Amino acid sequence: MTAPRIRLGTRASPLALAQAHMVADALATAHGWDRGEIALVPLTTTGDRVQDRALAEIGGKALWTKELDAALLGGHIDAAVHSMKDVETIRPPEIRIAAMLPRADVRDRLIGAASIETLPLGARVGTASPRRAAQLLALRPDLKIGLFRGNVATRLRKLAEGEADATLLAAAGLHRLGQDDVGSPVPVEVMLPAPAQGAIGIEVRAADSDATRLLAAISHAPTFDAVMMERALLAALGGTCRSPVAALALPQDSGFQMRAEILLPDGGETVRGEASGCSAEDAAAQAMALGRDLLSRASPALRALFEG
Ligand SMILES: NCc1[nH]cc(CCC(=O)O)c1CC(=O)O
Repeated sequence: MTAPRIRLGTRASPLALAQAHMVADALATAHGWDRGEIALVPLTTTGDRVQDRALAEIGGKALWTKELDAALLGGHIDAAVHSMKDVETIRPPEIRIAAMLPRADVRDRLIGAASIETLPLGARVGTASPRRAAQLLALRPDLKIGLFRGNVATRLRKLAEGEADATLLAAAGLHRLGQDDVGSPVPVEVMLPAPAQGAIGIEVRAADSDATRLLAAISHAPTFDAVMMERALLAALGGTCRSPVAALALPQDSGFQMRAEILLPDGGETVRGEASGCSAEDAAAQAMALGRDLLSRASPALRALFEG
């Protein structure tokens, strides 16, 4: 048994494993390795174990990264694969985001009705996402939001069992699980996605130049830049996982156009903004400006969600 070329840490959910396999395939192709030379190391995270409460209530996104961070820093794995949407904006200084795969469909898909408009009056929609709940209620104040947790298969099962009339899931996750035919995509003009939705990222130890180099070979620069801009906006807003925020950077001319919105959880207020001519070089400054612009137009109650 020879040592693997690289050990990739991943969560153990079916979606996380599918994503880790995509990263392993990309590495094998880029470096001419045999796929068997890459070790996948599945780890169970706190977020995977806690199923009965809204994640927002029990302490945020570190739930998904803590165990992988520890394995990375402890030298048990060389790289960690994440849905970038689940990676908190402030990371330990010893860890760096080394690569992102080309972004998938960024949209949400509605399952249980053809569109948000055609949901029956008072329909029950299951979601654990404060963003999706707020956006739904802004469009359809009559809807009833119920807490819906668990992995993609669990949520589809709960829906089939009638726990809700409809739910929303990321198109990217459904696609990676071979479920492209489930539900209908919601246009980004109707529902702006979460920052970093649809992007798979790989983190390494900042001091590990070998892993950094190996991962750089599979990184998709436009995805990397767009997602870093969306993360900069989230950081500039100072939001937590309780604050409903949507953001999307789209390639435009030689740079990016960034759209963002913040909402009251009950959908009673939405503030939208947009910045064009954004570039990776001054993403931080542009994100700050857009964040300030949104907050300056928000009510005191909405602004208060971002001062914690
Ligand atoms: N919060 C869970 C999560 N994290 C990433 C994805 C989907 C994949 C992606 O957005 O890249 C999902 C499921 C969902 O929102 O439907």
